[in-house]
Amino acid sequence: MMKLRSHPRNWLGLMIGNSRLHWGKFQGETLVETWETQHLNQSPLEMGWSWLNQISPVPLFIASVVPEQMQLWQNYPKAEIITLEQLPLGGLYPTLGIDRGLAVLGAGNQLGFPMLVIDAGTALTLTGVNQNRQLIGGAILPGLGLQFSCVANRTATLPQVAFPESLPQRWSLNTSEAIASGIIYSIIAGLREFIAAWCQELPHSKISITGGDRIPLMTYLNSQYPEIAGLILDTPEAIFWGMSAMVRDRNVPS
Ligand SMILES: Nc1ncnc2c1ncn2[C@@H]1O[C@H](COP(=O)(O)OP(=O)(O)O)[C@@H](O)[C@H]1O
Ligand SMILES: CC(C)(COP(=O)(O)O)[C@@H](O)C(=O)NCCC(=O)O
Ligand SMILES: [K+]
Repeated sequence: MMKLRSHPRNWLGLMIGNSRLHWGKFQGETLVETWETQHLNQSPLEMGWSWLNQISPVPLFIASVVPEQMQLWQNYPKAEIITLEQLPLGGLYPTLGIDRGLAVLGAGNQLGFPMLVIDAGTALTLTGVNQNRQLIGGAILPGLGLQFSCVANRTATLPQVAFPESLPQRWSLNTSEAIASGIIYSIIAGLREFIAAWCQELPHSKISITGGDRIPLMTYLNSQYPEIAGLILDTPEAIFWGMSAMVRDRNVPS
């Protein structure tokens, strides 16, 4: 096997997350466009998506943290799977989510290592890598959306609450705001604590955020802890930057 050091001319990246599918359209190394679609309930070929290959036979590179969704792409032509084994970071453990690995690789490549990535997706994750590209570790908790739906789904009377547009009052006198307060103040205080601990060990680290809930989360952090929020770089495309690096350096039979 040899390592290619170039991108296909046109290609698609697909990150299968727990809430939805994340797509990136590339021309060589340039990310041209990103968009989201829902999970599939049958294989793309059963859905009549063979046109995707006939009209535009572009290579598709897939990374997934949802095995059932990955399964549906098994027989899709021109699809290649991006796995953790190929990820050029040290100290990985075998069950690390590939989305976390790609995000920290991508953000680190783009902005520099050490890197701590916060992914505000279905789950809220922190993933930290040092200057030698070694995984130091991270943490996983239920994401913002998941925490809101969990309290509504697992209690008799608590309602489903939409994310407030701004930081709610901490001390609330109604149920909806009390739920929002409890979840939001706990998450941002937790993040502040994790970030402080990380920066104590790696004071020169970059910190970046990605994921579907990053904008409301940054709004809350900005209101309560502006000095912490000011350290965090917005990197919605971090996973695609990581994919791009892996696609460039992919192995091909020599
Ligand atoms: N159209 C949407 N569908 C699903 N989640 C969405 C949508 N728009 C925003 N979100 C938010 O994005 C969060 C999921 O983040 P995302 O990064 O898409 O997750 P994953 O990578 O796990 O699929 C949800 O908690 C939700 O609040
Ligand atoms: C933690 C995750 C569920 C996050 O997935 P997401 O919310 O982005 O869909 C995913 O990265 C995963 O399945 N990880 C495996 C466990 C680990 O990273 O240690
Ligand atoms: K994610």
